[in-house]
Amino acid sequence: MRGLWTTERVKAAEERVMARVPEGALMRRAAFGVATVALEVLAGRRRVGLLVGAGNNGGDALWAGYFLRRRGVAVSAVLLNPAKAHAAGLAAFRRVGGRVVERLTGVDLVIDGIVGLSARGPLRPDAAEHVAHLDAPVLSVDLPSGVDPDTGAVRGPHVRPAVTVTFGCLKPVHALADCGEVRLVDIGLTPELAGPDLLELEVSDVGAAWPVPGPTDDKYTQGVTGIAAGSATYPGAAVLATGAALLATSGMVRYAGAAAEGVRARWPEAICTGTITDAGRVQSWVVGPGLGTGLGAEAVLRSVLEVGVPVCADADAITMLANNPDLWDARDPDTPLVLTPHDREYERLAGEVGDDRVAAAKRAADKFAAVVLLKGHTTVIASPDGRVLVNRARSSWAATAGSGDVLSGLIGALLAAGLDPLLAAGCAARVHVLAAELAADGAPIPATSLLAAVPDAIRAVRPLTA
Ligand SMILES: NC(=O)C1=CN([C@@H]2O[C@H](COP(=O)(O)OP(=O)(O)OC[C@H]3O[C@@H](n4cnc5c(N)ncnc54)[C@H](O)[C@@H]3O)[C@@H](O)[C@H]2O)[C@@H](O)CC1
Ligand SMILES: [K+]
Repeated sequence: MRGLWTTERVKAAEERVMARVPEGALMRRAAFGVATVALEVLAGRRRVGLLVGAGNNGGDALWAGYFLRRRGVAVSAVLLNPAKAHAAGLAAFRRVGGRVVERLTGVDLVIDGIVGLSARGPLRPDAAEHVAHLDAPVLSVDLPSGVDPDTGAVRGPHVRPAVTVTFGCLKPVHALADCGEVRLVDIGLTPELAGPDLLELEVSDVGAAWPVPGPTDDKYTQGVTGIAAGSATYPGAAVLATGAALLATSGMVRYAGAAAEGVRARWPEAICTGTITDAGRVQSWVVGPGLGTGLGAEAVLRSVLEVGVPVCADADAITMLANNPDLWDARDPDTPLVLTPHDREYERLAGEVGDDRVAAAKRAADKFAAVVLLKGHTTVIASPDGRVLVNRARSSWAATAGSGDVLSGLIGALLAAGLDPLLAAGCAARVHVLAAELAADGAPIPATSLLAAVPDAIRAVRPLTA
């Protein structure tokens, strides 16, 4: 797992490191890392431009310019606030023949040292003007200027880098916004950092957690997933969610609802019944996709919540919980619940999402004592125990009708297999976007194709030796 730390924590850790190293040492180490990556990106080309702001982020850029000059690179710099440019960095830059210019022209790479960890809000007009006219790839120092370091929110003009070089540890922006390729330079911060604020699952974590049958397993020991989804009007949601649960693990899947006939026709291996009471024992329920929000659907949701097994509540189940808070009474608060809202469903449940998606997910997790998976290009998953996972997709091919039904089926199967609910949601989200990428391969896909790629996605995350 990769950790990400908020700016407040990073700054406190930096202060502790700075107290025991010579003045300027940390900045030079950071800047040397920037220069090293810049040389790699330049791949033999030799003209670099710096955009230098008023803070230490600009200082990093000037020192990087100094190191690049010493390697024979032609470096010019625009000082956005000449009076406040980092004095030692500027002096060093000038000493080795760095040029201060009014505008960057004819460069092969731009280093964005406009603002870093201390800035909030979009680029100011003068910086935005320079950025708008760039025609070379950009390397951002620490983070793309104009993007919020803690929330990744973009509220106006900002930098879109090809690569971001950050220092000491990853910050939330690196998982929540587009930073291009992210490179981490060690500046000795690790010993000063306690547990991270956010976590990102790596492929190996997902592979290690994914349930695999052992020699003593049978169809029951791997978990039976119940699917309470679909309706006469929307049988498709039931077919997709049931299929996802079937493909996720080797456990059994029971379907209960009005779409039994359609589900049976597509998935003969699923045990299909008309009602929850006839469904038999399960180790988890998925409830909501295509279920409708009428009185019958409410009764289904209430029965599922009363069973006392982990539940993944999606789509119409979320709307019903939002519209009729009495339904919460059916739930035993100790039984794991995973809610999977998109922004509009979140709004119905817990008010506006706002710019800070991590805070929003945490708020709802707290309020409902549930794992909340807030869907988006970056999926944020918050647990009521305070842990937060983020999962950034590399593409948006999963944003298609029916895709959410597949996700809830995957989560349900992992819950039935006994995974920790946060991990179940995180692993499912990761395999889901990977399946979308594999299926799409550069062209739009329907959810059935995403579903069909789930086995390939699982193969791709599983360790080769297992
Ligand atoms: N503190 C440390 O130990 C280290 C800091 N480093 C660098 O220092 C950076 C943080 O430096 P600072 O705290 O000086 O802050 P920044 O470099 O983020 O800049 C803050 C300055 O930008 C101005 N500003 C704020 N919002 C703005 C906006 N939207 N548009 C334009 N200007 C804006 C403010 O007036 C302030 O002067 C890090 O991101 C990193 O690049 C590195 O050198 C590593 C070590
Ligand atoms: K920057």
